[in-house]
This record gives sequence, structure tokens and C-alpha cells, in this order.
Amino acid sequence: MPTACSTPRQGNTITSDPAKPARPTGALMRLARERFATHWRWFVAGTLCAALTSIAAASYGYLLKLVVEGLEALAGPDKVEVPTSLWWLIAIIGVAAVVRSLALYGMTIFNNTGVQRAIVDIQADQFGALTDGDFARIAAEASGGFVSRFINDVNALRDAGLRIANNLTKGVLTVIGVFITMLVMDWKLTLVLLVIYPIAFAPVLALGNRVRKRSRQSQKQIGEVTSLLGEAFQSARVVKAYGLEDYQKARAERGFVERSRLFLKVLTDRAAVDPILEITGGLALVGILALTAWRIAQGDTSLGNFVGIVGAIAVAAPELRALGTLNSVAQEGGAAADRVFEITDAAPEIADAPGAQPIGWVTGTVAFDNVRFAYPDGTEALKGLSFIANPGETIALVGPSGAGKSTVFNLLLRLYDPTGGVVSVDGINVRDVTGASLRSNMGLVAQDAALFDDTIRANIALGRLGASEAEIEAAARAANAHDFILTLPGGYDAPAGEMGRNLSGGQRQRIALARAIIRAAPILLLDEATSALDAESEAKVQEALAGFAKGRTTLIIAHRLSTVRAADRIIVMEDGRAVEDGSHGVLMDRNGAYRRLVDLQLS
Ligand SMILES: Nc1ncnc2c1ncn2[C@@H]1O[C@H](COP(=O)(O)OP(=O)(O)OP(=O)(O)O)[C@@H](O)[C@H]1O
Repeated sequence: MPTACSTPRQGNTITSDPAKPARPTGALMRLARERFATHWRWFVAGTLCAALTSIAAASYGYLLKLVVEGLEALAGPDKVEVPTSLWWLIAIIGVAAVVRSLALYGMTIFNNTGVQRAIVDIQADQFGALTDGDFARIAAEASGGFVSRFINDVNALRDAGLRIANNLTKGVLTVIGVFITMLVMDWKLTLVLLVIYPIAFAPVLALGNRVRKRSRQSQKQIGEVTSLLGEAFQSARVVKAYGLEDYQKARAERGFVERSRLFLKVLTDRAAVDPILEITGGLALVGILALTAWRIAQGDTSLGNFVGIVGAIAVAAPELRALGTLNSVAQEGGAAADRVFEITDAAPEIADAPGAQPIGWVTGTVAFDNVRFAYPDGTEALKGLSFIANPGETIALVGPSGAGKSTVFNLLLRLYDPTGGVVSVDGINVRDVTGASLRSNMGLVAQDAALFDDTIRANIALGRLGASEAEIEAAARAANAHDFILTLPGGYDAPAGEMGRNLSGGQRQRIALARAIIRAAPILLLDEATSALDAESEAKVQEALAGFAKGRTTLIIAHRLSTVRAADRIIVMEDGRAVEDGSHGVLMDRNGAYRRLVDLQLS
């Protein structure tokens, strides 16, 4: 039964297929402006360090050339003193290395801090937009979809942010600096290299693209294996009960085999990169050495220039490689940024009307006037429902599964707006008041008790933040929960566990009841609130509830009709409409829909 708090039944509306080509990086630029720029101080510090690193790196080749030329002057049959200038040059190389390393460290720390802070902002934005946004949105997406947004998308953004911040400035400045020093040292060899380098790297780049495509497929399949595992472990009880172990093992094994097949493909491609580099690099080296030997013999260049250029290339090569892969990381980050904006840009449809006022504390008249409602997928749940609940009345909504009972609660809480008719409280259309003030007048106990991974005390106090110890205990007593709470290790401080898994279904329901009781709201909504209780506990809780419900408008959804006999009125719903309305006695005498339901249950 989909309720206000129940599991969604629609499929994913937001898909993030990793096999799809990555989108442009416009979204990433926007995110940089809106979220990263606020932490600009860190990035400015990082960029200054990057510039320092690049200057030190670019000077290497030239310093090396000067040293080799100095060494050349020393070589010869005659014994000579090492000139002080050469000692200085050697010392400067050492200083450059130290400066480069320290600046590199500073750059990484500053940029990482900036990126992490921006990521926290982005996660908070996403979570805030979802939490404050339409319930329909959350109901429409499988919870796994959102979890993946907070993990995969954020990882992609973090990678992109870090790589861009750390590699872009450093890479570009280093490559430019190195290029200039190379031109100064030996422009002819530099131009030859400029032609050879891309040719030597072309096969590696092509392989890179293939690896990327395959890793996307592999990523997608990881997602499938993850959901398969999640499903298998969550359904462990049913798997055991139905003896489905072999079935599950076969499914899992198929997933594992497919995973290793795809992964092997990626590894095979990756394994080819180094040999290709080795061959092309070796051939290029042979060509350059031959050319240099010939030019030195011609007196066209010096050994110092050659060594200087080799040193410069050694510095620039890793930067070039990093820049080469930056684009794909930025593309993936762009796709993730797009998905972040899908969440944060969506304006909630169920928002407070302009100028909406708080409704204040209501007396509790609830009215549905010819209300029609269809869920976003088109399912018509209410087809002209009308009824009025007067202050203090207890009204039971009964009827077959799918009749629209939980939908009544969803509309009253204004989780959705009706497509026709009016839902009002105290004669005021719920669309005209602020949602928060409306909901503060209601206490909901849903079928799934929705406990959080906190102490029992905290879970009860969530009904009214700031409730006192005595109030918490009184509410627990009223919900017939106090005694069992005292038996828990830690009593009121015992942890409820994730989704309340440390408690039984009935115990969870009683905590949820206590939470609604402590809220002391004028309107109480009970959706199968006692369905998980044994007969004895249910009777006790019913009695407590009867006392608590006095003076409050209480709407009860219950399948077990014996629990609603005492209601002031029973509304029988069928196919989105109210077909009968009256007390138990009156409806039994009428011999209609209610009577049929009762007879059905008795039989
Ligand atoms: N989130 C949703 N999206 C689409 N359709 C929905 C959704 N929730 C409920 N429905 C559909 O709306 C109709 C009314 O559902 P509702 O949950 O209100 O019935 P109900 O009377 O409470 O049923 P049950 O007694 O089984 O809980 C059903 O056809 C149901 O399939």
C-alpha cells in the first residue's frame, strides 16, 4: 500500500546511463561559477603555487644545458679547477627541485581544500532540494537512484574538480615554459619533436578512447551487480524460506562472470599502452639520436642543448599526458554537474502560494469537496470524493485495497495537490496556507513506522522537538511502549537501529504512536497504525488512543474492521469515491458495501 511514507512504486524518472556519451561541460562551468568560486581564496593560493611549480619545472632543461656545457668545458686532457659558477648552477638545480616540491605540496593542499568545501556545498544543495522539494519526486525515483547521485556523481565532480584545479594551470604553464626554453636551446630539434610527438602518441590516444568506452560499460554493469547484491541480501529471509539459494547463486555468478569479462577487456587494452609507448618512444629516440649525432658533427648544435631538451621533455611529458586525459574527466564531471542541476533547479510544484499565511492552531474540521486526483503516472486515485469530518470526530476510512484511502492522507498533508475539487481544514483551502503550518496541525502514524537510526528517546521527541523528558515518557506510556522500552539495553537511550531494525514491527509502531501523541496535534492520521500489534497490545493501544483522540479529529485507515467499530463514522471507499458513510450500527443495518466487507472478513 503506497502511503505517505511508503515505498515508491514508479520506476526511475532520472536515469544516468554511464554508456551515454558525456555531455558538454557547460554545466561544469556553471557549477564552477556558482559553487567553486565561493571558495576562490583556496584556488588562488593553489594557482600561485602551480605557477611557482611550473616556473621551477620549466627552468630545469635550461639549467641542465648550462651544467652540461660547464661539464664539457671541464672535460679534456688538462686538469682544471671547477669554476664557482658551475657550483652555483648545480646548487640552483637543487633549489629549483625543493621549490617545485614545496609548491606542489601547497598546490595540492589548497586546491583539495577548496574542492572538498565546494563538494560539501553541492551535496547540501542536492539534499536540501530533495528534502524541501515535492514528495512526488522522491516517491517517483527508486531510492538507489538518489544514493548513486550522492556517491557516483559527487565522486565524478570531485575528480573533475581536483584534476582541473591541480593539472590545468600547472600543466599549461609548464608546457608553455618548457616549450619556450626548448626553442631557446635548439629551435630546430624542438620543431622536429613537435611533429614526432603527436604521431608517436596517436595510437595511445586511440586506445585511451577505447578504454574509456569500455570502462563506461563496465561501470554500468557494476551498478547492475550492486543492485543484484543489495536485492539478494535484503531478501535473505525469503531466499532461505523458499530455498532460493541456488537460484540466487546462479544469478550472482552470471553477474560476476560478466563483470570479469568486461574488466578483462579494459585491462587488455590498458596493458597495450606501455608496450606501444615503449616501441614508439624507442623509435622516436633512435631518430632523434641519429639526427643529433649528425647535427653535432656538423657543428649545428651542442651536447648541452641535447641534454637540456631531453631534460625538458622529461618534465613536460607527464604534464602533457595529464592534460590529454583532462578532457574526459571534465566531460564526466560535466555530466555529473548536469545531474546535480536536474535536482537543484527543479522548482517544487507543491510550494506555498505567494503571500500564504500560517493556518494557526485549527479546531479540526476536515473537508473533501468533490476531490479528484491522479498520480503523476496517470493513475486516478480519487474520482470525486466528498466528506466532512467535524472537530473531535473519529472517522474510519475503509474499503478494498487501492480504493484511495492513503491518498486521502497524502492530499490532506498536501504532499500532492488535487486535480479537481477542494481539500480544506477549518474551511480554509489547504493550498492557501503554508505547508509547514498545515502539517504542524497533524500527527501521522503510517504503516511503516519510519524510525531513524537514533535513540528511542530521540525518535519519540521528533514528534515535537524540544519535548521534555516527562512528556516523552508520558507519550510512551500512552502508546503502551514504556514497559518494553525499559527492557531494552539502555532503555530510552537504546539505539533504534537503521529504519528501527533493532525493534519488532509492533514495537516500532508503538514508538511511532508515541511520536504522534507527543505532537498533540488537533488532527490525528492513523494509517494501519496498529496493524503490526498482537491482539492484546492492540487492545491496549486502542484504549490509549481512544483517550488521546478525544477532542481531536482522527482519521483512521484500517483493514481489520474490528478495530474501527467504535469510530463515530465509517466512510466506505470504493474506486476513489465514498459509497457509504455512517456509524457501524447504521451501516450494518443498511446491508450494503460495509456489511459485505464485514461479512467477508468474518467468513
Ligand atoms: N505513488 C503513486 N503513484 C502512482 N499511483 C499510486 C501511487 N500511490 C497509490 N497509487 C494508486 O492510487 C490508487 C489508490 O491508492 P491508495 O494507496 O490510496 O489506496 P488504498 O485504499 O490506501 O490501498 P491499500 O488499502 O492497499 O493501502 C491505487 O490504484 C494505487 O495503485
